Amino acid sequence: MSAEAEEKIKAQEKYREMSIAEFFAKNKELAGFSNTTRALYQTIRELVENSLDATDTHSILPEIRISLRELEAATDDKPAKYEVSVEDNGIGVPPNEIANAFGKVLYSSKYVIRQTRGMYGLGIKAAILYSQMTTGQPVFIISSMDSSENIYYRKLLIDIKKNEPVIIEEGQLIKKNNWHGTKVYLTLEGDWTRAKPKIIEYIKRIALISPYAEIIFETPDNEIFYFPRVTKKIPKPPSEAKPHPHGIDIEQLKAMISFTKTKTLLEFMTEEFQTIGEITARKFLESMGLDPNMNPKSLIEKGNSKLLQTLSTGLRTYKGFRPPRSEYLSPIGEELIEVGLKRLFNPEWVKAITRQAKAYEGHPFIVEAGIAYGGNIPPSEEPVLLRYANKIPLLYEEREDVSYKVVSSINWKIYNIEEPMPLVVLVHVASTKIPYKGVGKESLSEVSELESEIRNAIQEIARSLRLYISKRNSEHILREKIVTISKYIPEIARSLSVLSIPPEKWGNNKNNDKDLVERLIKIVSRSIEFPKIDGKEEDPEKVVRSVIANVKLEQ
Ligand SMILES: Nc1ncnc2c1ncn2[C@@H]1O[C@H](COP(=O)(O)OP(=O)(O)OP(=O)(O)O)[C@@H](O)[C@H]1O
Repeated sequence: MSAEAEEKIKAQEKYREMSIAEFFAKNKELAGFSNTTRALYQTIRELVENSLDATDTHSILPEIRISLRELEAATDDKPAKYEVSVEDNGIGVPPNEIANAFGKVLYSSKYVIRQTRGMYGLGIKAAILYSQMTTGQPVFIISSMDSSENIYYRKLLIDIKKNEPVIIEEGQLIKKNNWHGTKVYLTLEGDWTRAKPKIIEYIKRIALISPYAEIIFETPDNEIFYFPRVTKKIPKPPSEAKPHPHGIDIEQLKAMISFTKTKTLLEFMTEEFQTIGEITARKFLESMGLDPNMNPKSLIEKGNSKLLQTLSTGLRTYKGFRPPRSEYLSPIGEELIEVGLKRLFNPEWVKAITRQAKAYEGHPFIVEAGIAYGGNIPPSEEPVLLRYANKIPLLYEEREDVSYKVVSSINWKIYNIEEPMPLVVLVHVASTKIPYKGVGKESLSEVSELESEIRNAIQEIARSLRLYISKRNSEHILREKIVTISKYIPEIARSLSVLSIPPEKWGNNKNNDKDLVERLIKIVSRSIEFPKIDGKEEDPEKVVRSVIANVKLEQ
């Protein structure tokens, strides 16, 4: 293109750079802040998830206090204004990191290979940007670490053009007790009336999946929702992992090489990746035609791009590496899922399973599922689906989620479940990399490995449910038979008694009646065998006696 043509295009189009803060300020719906209802929900979500990451991920039993106050009521042309505050008893934020953690988009302590709710370094900043754009108010953060003698506070805004925090006020106070944690205050426009059902549902679902947390939510209507801790059992926290070779692209490889302190390719392979021992590393490098003694840094020097490409492709495709390790993951566990489902639905039957770890593109993941049936579950045409990813409840975009695809494709009739069905299906995916469809973190992509694990998990539990329902149905039929037969026992006993004693003793045969009733109860009970349900079996004699007692009452 000639210089003249280039000048002409420049004159037609105005070019400039945009900071990431400005990008998310302009495209707030991408992070889940599309309107006043969603914004209120999303703000609470971001704050609560940060609080949980700061507690259970570090083996602290969470105590979370959420408060939402209306500051200004809505008018015809302006939405209402609210103050949101969330306090936790977590690890706190180091004082020199508070400003960037809360004032710089894409700044995070979670850019490591570890299973955490947060992963983008965006959430709280998106909420602060929304608050700033709708009310102009700064965010107020108070935080203290366990080891600290002080409590630190910062009031800040985000410089949208520079993507930098602007401190309005800062200071520290001497800690008089041993409090540690973080409290954040935000002011924003919102619509509580519309957001209320989703926010309450979200907190309920958080409480379901974290029964070891104590959660208090104070609403603008002065209601208090209190979710006490129901167990002190907390899942083993996730730990940080090295990358698996199958998940590494060429740019990541270059970055790893430039940071490594290792001196040979062999060392680089065994030190910087998970699951690679010396024998595997040697075999792999040999099959790639790469010298194990080569300095890895030389691969990013000019003229070696072919070798770098060979290594990168090999890492992603070599079949001889062991699968990613799952001990870094922190699933919820069958027991806690069952506790949570029981607490929320008081179901007739419940079961959960935690599957073995699997991997996609070098990322380990574990699928857990739970099914609750009957009890307080309102029957409906399709199961109620509760989706979770790294212990976050997902409430929006249900139909776009891989779990919905699986659940809606299951023919529940083959599991003896008729419509309308009182059925809740819970799916939890734990991974060091959740394949979200967007930064709003509301739905999971259709990764085939994930899809088949979800299907297997649900089907496995559904088979147990089928067994339960068929036993329960046959028990119902048996019970009806028992009622039909047992209610005639007193009548039959009376008739038999008349036949078995001489006419002159008629009228004085009460003891004989009783004896015959007892003998008939024994005979009938002996012929009944209840199916065992969940390892428990009913006593037939008790059932027969209760039928007779009811018949007497009716007479
Ligand atoms: N309550 C808190 N306690 C301790 N640290 C916190 C708290 N809230 C935020 N942080 C710190 O601030 C960082 C930035 O939080 P932010 O919500 O922006 O992103 P994230 O949680 O890392 O990722 P995501 O955007 O996926 O939520 C976190 O990584 C964490 O280090």
